[in-house]
Amino acid sequence: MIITDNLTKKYGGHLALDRLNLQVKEGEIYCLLGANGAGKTTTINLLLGFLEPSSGSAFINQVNVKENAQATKKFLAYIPENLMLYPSLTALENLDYFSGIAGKKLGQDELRNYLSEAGLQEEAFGRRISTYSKGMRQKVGIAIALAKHAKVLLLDEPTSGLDPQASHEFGRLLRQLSNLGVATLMATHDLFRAKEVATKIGIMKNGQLKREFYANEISLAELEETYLGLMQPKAAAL
Ligand SMILES: Nc1ncnc2c1ncn2[C@@H]1O[C@H](COP(=O)(O)OP(=O)(O)OP(=O)(O)O)[C@@H](O)[C@H]1O
Repeated sequence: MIITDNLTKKYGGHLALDRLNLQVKEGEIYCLLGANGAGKTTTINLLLGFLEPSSGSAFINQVNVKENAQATKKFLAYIPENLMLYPSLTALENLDYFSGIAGKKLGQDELRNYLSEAGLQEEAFGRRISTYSKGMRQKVGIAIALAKHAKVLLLDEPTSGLDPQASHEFGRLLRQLSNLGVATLMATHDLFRAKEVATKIGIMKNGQLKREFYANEISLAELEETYLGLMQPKAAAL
């Protein structure tokens, strides 16, 4: 479970995140939308413990990230826009390495099973990551999350640059993880994918969460209308 409690971040005098309160429960997929500079990446970096909050708190499975970032790591998997894997190692070797860091020593069959579950074609398992497409690398990221038995998944624009089919496939994998009880927070610009994959959607502007709804309570057209309406300069004071 992910909780932020009045989470606030200032960079110098600039208020990048302003008293954010959100909750992502077990099995929920929360998509965070917002224009460039809205505060999405700042939120994720605070949850990862990469940044310290100016005030307020972030919790991963009841653990306060600021107080014990290290303890939250065992629950967490993180897939950024460009996942850092070792390019000269194969998918099997990368998965072996990253699950080893997470304290799981897995046999070859287990490694292969996780890569299969993540939707990677078997012919690719032994190929170097440097030969992979972005969609394939993201699948290795999902395999790492699966192998780690992550309880919380943080994603920062993971589908940007993926073709529609790869993006759809990625969404399917996220739902699979959510069925396993993983709490997922995904920052994205993709309204369509958010509507397709999310259980809950939040729209941020200027560091504030302006709207929040359950994805099944709003149509894609309504979501787009609400989003565009909020992005109008006159809506800044909302
Ligand atoms: N290290 C930093 N130093 C100063 N200001 C920063 C820093 N990182 C982010 N900001 C500012 O904080 C605000 C929020 O940025 P953030 O990257 O969280 O937005 P975002 O919603 O993720 O945007 P994008 O969609 O472009 O990724 C922006 O105004 C940005 O310029």
